[in-house]
Amino acid sequence: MLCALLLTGCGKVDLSNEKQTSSSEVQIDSGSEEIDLTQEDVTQAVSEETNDLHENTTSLENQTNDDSQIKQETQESEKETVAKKYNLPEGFVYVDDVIPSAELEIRYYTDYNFVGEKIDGYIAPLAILTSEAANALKAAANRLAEDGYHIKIYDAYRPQKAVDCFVRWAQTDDASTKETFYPAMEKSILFQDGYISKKSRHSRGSTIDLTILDENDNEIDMGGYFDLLDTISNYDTNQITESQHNNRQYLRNIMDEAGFDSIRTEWWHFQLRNEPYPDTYFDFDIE
Ligand SMILES: C[C@@H](N)C(=O)N[C@H](C)C(=O)O
Ligand SMILES: [Zn+2]
Repeated sequence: MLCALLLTGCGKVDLSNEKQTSSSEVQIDSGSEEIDLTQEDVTQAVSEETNDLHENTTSLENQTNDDSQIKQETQESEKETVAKKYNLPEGFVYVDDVIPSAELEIRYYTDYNFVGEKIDGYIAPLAILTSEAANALKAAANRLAEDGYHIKIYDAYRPQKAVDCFVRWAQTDDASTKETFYPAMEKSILFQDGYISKKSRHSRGSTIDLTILDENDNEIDMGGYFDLLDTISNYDTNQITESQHNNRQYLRNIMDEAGFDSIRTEWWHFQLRNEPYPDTYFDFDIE
């Protein structure tokens, strides 16, 4: 990030100075030679200056292209280089090590989630799963790739301390995220109706929240977004179009074939049927 800012910032400052110097040179040169110049001289001088300016503009355009390329490369290398501690319990893996095409948008690492704050235990924006779940997910990702799609992961293994954080949040009066994430529900109902669990399958390491992206990284239209805790996110809702229903069903079928069950309430949530740790709620940090 720091690298991108420096490069972009330095490039822009240098370039605008260069352009200003060129324009002021035209005025000074013309002014200082005024008495001796013929019309031809002036025409030639203006023409040369115009060429210089054209060259500078071209150089600016090239530089701008270089800048955006550097920015893009920096973003890509940032994506690849989120530092991983590789201190996972045996049997756990980083999902992007198994599925390099997977995009990660780990919402509980950010404050863009229903709590409105970064959640306990999310030290890095990474997705961790048991190797069984990651391998099953890889099969699903391979199947999606046949149709030109790849996956975007919002959450995977979730430490118990993160779930405890959700529970504490539900006991407060804070409603700052209500409009976005649970517009039609009271907090207490979210647990009662199965939208959030006090003991989550995510903490057992074989459950994932995800959606599908096309080749341009656009999300497939599922008729609602991740963690919209509302009946519209239920499979049996009548508040979405047929095509949105079909998209949810398409993802569900592929995940089902790969060994994952879905839940009625949330189209983005999938849990491995034969999970290796059905009775263990892990609490190690995501880092
Ligand atoms: C909160 C939501 N993303 C989720 O994962 N809900 C399920 C039911 C859970 O808490 O396990
Ligand atoms: Zn989930």
